Amino acid sequence: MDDRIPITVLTGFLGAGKTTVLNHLIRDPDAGRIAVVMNEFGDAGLDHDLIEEAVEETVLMQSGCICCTMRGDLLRTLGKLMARRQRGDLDFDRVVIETTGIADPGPILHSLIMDRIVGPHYRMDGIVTLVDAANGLNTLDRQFEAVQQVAMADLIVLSKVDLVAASALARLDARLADMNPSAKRMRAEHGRMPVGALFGVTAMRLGVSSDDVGQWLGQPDPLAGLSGFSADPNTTDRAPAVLPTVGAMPASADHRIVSVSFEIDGPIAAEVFDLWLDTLIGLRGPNILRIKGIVHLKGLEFPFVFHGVQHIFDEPVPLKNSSGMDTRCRVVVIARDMSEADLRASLSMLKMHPKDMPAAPSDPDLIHSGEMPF
Ligand SMILES: Nc1nc2c(ncn2[C@@H]2O[C@H](COP(=O)(O)OP(=O)(O)OP(=O)(O)O)[C@@H](O)[C@H]2O)c(=O)[nH]1
Repeated sequence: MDDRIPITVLTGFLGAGKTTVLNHLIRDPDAGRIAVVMNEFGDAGLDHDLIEEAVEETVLMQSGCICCTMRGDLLRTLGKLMARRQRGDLDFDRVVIETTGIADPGPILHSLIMDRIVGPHYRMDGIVTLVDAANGLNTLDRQFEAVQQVAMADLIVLSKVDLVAASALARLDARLADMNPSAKRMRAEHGRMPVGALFGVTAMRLGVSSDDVGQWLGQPDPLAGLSGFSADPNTTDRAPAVLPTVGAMPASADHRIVSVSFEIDGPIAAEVFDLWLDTLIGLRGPNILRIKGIVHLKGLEFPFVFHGVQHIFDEPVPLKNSSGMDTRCRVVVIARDMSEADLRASLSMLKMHPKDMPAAPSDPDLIHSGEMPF
C-alpha cells in the first residue's frame, strides 16, 4: 500500500485563476481534507485570507518565490505539516501547493523527489497548470515561464472560457495540444470543475492501473468530451496557432518546446535502456523538462512506470496488474531547445541490440530517488 500523502502542484501564470479553482476545491465536501501550501509573489494577501477562512490548515509562506529562494521553506513547511499530522494536531489526506505565477515547477519537483525527510512521506500527484483563455495566447507569446508551466503539466485547465469566442478558444487549445500532447485538457467555469479531475493525474503510484498509465502518457481517453468539461472536439483543430514566417523569428516562445512520444515493442534489454537514458541525460539533461513512460525490461516480471525531471528520477513504479501480454514500451520526452529530430534519434537508441552497443558511459549526474531496476 502506498500511504504517502499525495501532493498536487497547482501552477499557472499570474492571474490565471489558480486561487479561484483552489477556493472551489477546498469548499467541496467531496475533496477530502486538503492542506494548502501557498506562496505569494508581490503584495496580494487576498488569497491567504480567502483560503484561511475555508481551511484551518492553510500555511502561507510570505517571502519570495516557491521555485527558487523558497525551496528550503517549502520542504520545511511540508516537514512541519507532516510532524503535526503524526502528532495528531492536524488531519489531512492531501496537499495542494499553489505556486506563484512565475514559478518553474521543475525545481519544486526536484525538491519533492530528492528530499530525504519529505520524500518518504509524500508523493507527487501531478502538476495542474491553469491557463487563462482570455490572455493565454498573449502570455505564451511573451513569457517562457508560462510555456514551461504548460509543457510540464499533467493536466491543463483552461480558465475564463466565458470571456472568449469559440474560435479563439480553439486556437489556444490547439496550441496547448501542440506544446504538450500528453497532458489532458479541461475547462474550469469560474473555478468550478469536477473535484476528482484534479487528483491522481500522474501514474507514479503503487497500484496504478494500465488505463491510468495510458492516459498519463497521452493515449486517447475514450470518455473525453463526455463530461462537458474537456475541450469540445468540434471547436478544436490541430492547426498550429503560430505559423512560421520565412525570415522572421517565430512569434512565440513555444517553438523552444518539443515533445516526442515514442513506442517500441518490448521487452528491451536493461543495458540498452540504461545506455539510452545515461546518454540522453549526460548530453541533454538540462534540456529535459519531463520524461515519462512505461518500459518492459528483459528478465523483469513487471513493466515499470518511470518519470524524471532533467537528471532527477522518481523511484520507478512496477505495474503489477498489467496483463503481461502487451509488452509495448512507451516513452514521452518533453524538452526545450532541442530539435525533434535529435530527440527521435536519441529515442531510436532503444531499438539497438545489446551486442551493437558502445561501452556505456557512466553518468555521475544521473540521480534517482530509489532503487532502479535498470
Ligand atoms: N470571467 C472569469 N473570471 C475568472 C475566472 N476564473 C478566475 N477569474 C478571475 O480572474 C482573476 C484572477 O484569478 P485568481 O484566482 O486570483 O488568479 P491566480 O492565478 O490565483 O492569480 P495570482 O495568484 O495573482 O497569480 C480574479 O478576478 C478571478 O475572479 C473565470 O472562469 N471567468
